[in-house]
Amino acid sequence: MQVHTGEAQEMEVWQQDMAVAPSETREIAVSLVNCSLSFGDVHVLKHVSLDIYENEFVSILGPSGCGKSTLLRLMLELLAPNPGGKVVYAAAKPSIGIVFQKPVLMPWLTARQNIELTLKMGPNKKKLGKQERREKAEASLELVGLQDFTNHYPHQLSGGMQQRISIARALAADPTILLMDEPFGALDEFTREKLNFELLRLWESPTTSLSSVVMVTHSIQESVIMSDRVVMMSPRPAGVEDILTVPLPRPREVGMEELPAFYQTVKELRKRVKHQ
Ligand SMILES: Nc1ncnc2c1ncn2[C@@H]1O[C@H](COP(=O)(O)OP(=O)(O)OP(=O)(O)O)[C@@H](O)[C@H]1O
Repeated sequence: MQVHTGEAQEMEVWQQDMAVAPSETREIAVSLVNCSLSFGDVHVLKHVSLDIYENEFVSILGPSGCGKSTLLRLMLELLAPNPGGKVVYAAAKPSIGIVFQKPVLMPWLTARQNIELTLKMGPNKKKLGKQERREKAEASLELVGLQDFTNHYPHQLSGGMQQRISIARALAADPTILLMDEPFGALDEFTREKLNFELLRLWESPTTSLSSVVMVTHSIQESVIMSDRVVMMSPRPAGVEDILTVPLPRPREVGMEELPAFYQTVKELRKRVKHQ
């Protein structure tokens, strides 16, 4: 175990992955094993190994351009690692949802139709009839509190509401794994905090099938308040520099930012960022 201690009263929060989540107590949902990746001469990822467990929320932090989005694209199997690396899902057919920084909604479709379109084009297209797609779209809009806006077009909705639609769209296909690439980065601070807690409630709720969430973020505070573990990437070519376990209880609540455990963890992360 690698432990970085700070001032006397600070908690020992830096630990190696295996020490944090022993395999006998938690099931792995997906493993990245020795993943390296280059775009031509640009070496982006170098020997990345990382286990994501079931029922955990993991944030990825790292310098701009180090390869965080590339890591998510590897997990989505949109990119393949260099020979010698692999991405292994525990499930034979993993159900994965994705949320990007920008909602990417079709402007000529209503909120409901945007979700129906994804269900029509996605892996469920053969399974769901028109009525089922409609019901699923409406149910997922209700999950994110937009049941009164099903027939609104994107331009009639605020940025936060549009991002809620993209979360609803990801949830409509009942994913067990949710990958998020700076999902709240384009929102104002107030909306961002609101959506942080809304997302946590959805993740914890038995009404969704969500188990593991991996979120790329630039916000240290956001990573701490939301996550069980924070993965710190090194500069490019990026590897996993450190993994931090967040010593805050669940469920996370508004106001936990006032706890010593919160600001000590933020402080420790800031220190690590400065050293990069
Ligand atoms: N399709 C591509 N072709 C060539 N280079 C790429 C491609 N996609 C990403 N890159 C390069 O890979 C590196 C990592 O990009 P990536 O978007 O993964 O970084 P990031 O950590 O998510 O960045 P940011 O924090 O700024 O969003 C960058 O140098 C980028 O220019």
